[in-house]
Amino acid sequence: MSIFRRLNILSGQLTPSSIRSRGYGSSAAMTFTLPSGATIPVPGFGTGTKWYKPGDPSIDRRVVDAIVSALKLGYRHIDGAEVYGTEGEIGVAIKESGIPRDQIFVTSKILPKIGNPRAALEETLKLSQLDYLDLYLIHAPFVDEKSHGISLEKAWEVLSELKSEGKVREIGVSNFAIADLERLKGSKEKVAVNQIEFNPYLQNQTPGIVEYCQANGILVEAYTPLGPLFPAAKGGPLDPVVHKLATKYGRDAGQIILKWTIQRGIIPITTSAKEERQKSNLDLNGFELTAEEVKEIDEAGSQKHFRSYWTDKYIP
Ligand SMILES: NC(=O)c1ccc[n+]([C@@H]2O[C@H](COP(=O)([O-])OP(=O)(O)OC[C@H]3O[C@@H](n4cnc5c(N)ncnc54)[C@H](O)[C@@H]3O)[C@@H](O)[C@H]2O)c1
Ligand SMILES: OCCc1c[nH]c2ccccc12
Repeated sequence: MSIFRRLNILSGQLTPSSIRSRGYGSSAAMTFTLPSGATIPVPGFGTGTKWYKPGDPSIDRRVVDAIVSALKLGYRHIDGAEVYGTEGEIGVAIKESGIPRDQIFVTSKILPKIGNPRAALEETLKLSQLDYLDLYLIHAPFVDEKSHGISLEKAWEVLSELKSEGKVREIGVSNFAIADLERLKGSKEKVAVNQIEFNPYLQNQTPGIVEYCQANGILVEAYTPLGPLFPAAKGGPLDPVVHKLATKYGRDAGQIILKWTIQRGIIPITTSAKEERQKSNLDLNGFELTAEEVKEIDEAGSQKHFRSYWTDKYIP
């Protein structure tokens, strides 16, 4: 039984679905479906990491070019954040791509301006020349009255209002552990997405988080899904497994790891300025790992720990 079907049976909700359910218009992008019925194109294209420039609204032409290139290749899901300082570039790139707004899924994340979520969203929309976001995430759970002038629960309540007003279509969180998600469990509006660092060498950003999310209808997005390919992580127990599967399927190592992520029911978000990498990271149709191969990656990956964000001392 394919892992996709296994996931459907387990969660009954988080299903990769066929392309074009919302008319994303790209032959490359597939979509996952949220419990609400909304679809999210897969994979996502990130604008953090290399291009991070917090508080700087100037337009970095290299970032615009990278996003335009990604959109032209077929990406339909762009990941931004208040703190990345790339909202302006996302707006310019969407306009320059000529692709209609409703065919692109745009995510932003709130923090540090979470003290006034409404004002933070207005600024993000203005900077990115958009009148709504598809997904708005609380970037991290470290939100409290003392640091931000608002509690996590109150901030979630305001995000829920913004959703009911149609300014954001879906709301979710990022870097949340089970205990953080439990704090929002009684809320009227459910958490749609938890974006976490996830790769074969980091299958538990925090203990049990993926299993908890999938059992509770929360879609997991993976940032830094290609961590095992970073020079600092190379030479580990995953390398021979990925090499074997890359040879078997005639794909590259990145494609094998991204496909594994998707078959685990998780949306990978990658970043690259290089057209060749953008292309290969998007070209994930036309092959499927067997359930045994998915398990082989699970097991080889479990033998090593590699984490890029948040020091272990500061794990949420
Ligand atoms: N929510 C959060 O706290 C958080 C944290 C980090 C990143 N993010 C988001 O996720 C996005 C993706 O994260 P990331 O950039 O760390 O992910 P990633 O796994 O794509 O890593 C990017 C690095 O991998 C390299 N790379 C890309 N494709 C490759 C390939 N095919 N083979 C080998 N190397 C390749 C890139 O050149 C870059 O150096 C970010 O841009 C950002 O939008 C969110
Ligand atoms: O998303 C990238 C990680 C990151 C950089 N700066 C931040 C501030 C708040 C939450 C997450 C981040």
